[in-house]
Amino acid sequence: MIEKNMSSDKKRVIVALDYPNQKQALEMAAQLDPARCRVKVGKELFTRCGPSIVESLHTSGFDVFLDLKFHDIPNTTAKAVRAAAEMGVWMVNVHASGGRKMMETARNELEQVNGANTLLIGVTVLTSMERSDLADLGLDVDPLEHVKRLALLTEASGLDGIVCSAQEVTPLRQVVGADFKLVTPGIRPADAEVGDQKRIMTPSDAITAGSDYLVIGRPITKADSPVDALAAIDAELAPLL
Ligand SMILES: O=C(O)c1cc(=O)[nH]c(=O)n1[C@@H]1O[C@H](COP(=O)(O)O)[C@@H](O)[C@H]1O
Repeated sequence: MIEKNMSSDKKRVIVALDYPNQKQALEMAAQLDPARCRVKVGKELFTRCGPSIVESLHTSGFDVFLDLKFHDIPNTTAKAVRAAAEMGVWMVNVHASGGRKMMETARNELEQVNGANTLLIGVTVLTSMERSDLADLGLDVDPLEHVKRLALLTEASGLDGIVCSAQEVTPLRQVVGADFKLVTPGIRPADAEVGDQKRIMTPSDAITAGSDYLVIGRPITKADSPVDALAAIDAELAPLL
C-alpha cells in the first residue's frame, strides 16, 4: 500500500541553483516550472550575483529559498534575516547552533517586517557530516541525537522548521509539532552519485518518512538532461502526494 505524506503542499522539490553565474542559473530556471517546484539560491550564486538574482527569479514566478545559513551574533543575524524578508524570499535559514538568543532575536525581527511571511528555518547538522565529523568538534554523539537537540531548541526559539537529513525525519516527527517544517537536502535518487553528502535518502523514501521539502541540486543540475531528471523525480513522488 502506498503511504501518503500528510502535507497538502504539492510543490515539495526545491532545486538548488548552485551555479557560478546568473546566466547559468537563469538558463536552468527557464527549464523549470514555478508551478511545480521552488528554487534555492545559495552562497556561491548569491555572493556572485547579489539580490538581483533573487529579483529575476521572483519575476519569473519562483518561490525562492535564500540559503545563506546565517550564523553570527544575535543583532547581526537578525538584521540579515530582515534584509532577506524585505527581499520577499519564501524561506531563509540560520545555523541553529548560533543558539537560542540568536534565533529568538531573528524571529522577533522578522515579525517587525510589514507583510513578511518568510519562513525562518534552522540548520541542524549538515547532511555532509557523520558521527566522526561531530567527534572532531568535541561532540561525542550520534548525528540524530544532536539534530534532535537542535530541532527542539529551534522550535522553542519560535522558528518555522529545520534543515536536517531525511534519515532523521521519522524520529523527529515524534518530538516536534506537525506544522514544524522538515527541509531535507542530501536527497539522492537510487542511481545518482552521492558526492560529498553522507546522510542521504531517495526522494520517495524522504517523502514517505514525512519530509516537507526536498532540496535537490546535482542529481538535477548535473544530469545530462535536468528536465528529464526532475521529471523522473516528480514521477517517483506523484503517487505519494
Ligand atoms: O541548507 C541547505 O540547503 C543544506 C543543508 C545541509 O545540511 N546540506 C545541504 O546539502 N544543503 C544544501 O542543499 C544542496 C544540496 O545539493 P546537492 O548535494 O547537489 O543535491 C546544496 O545547495 C547545499 O548547500
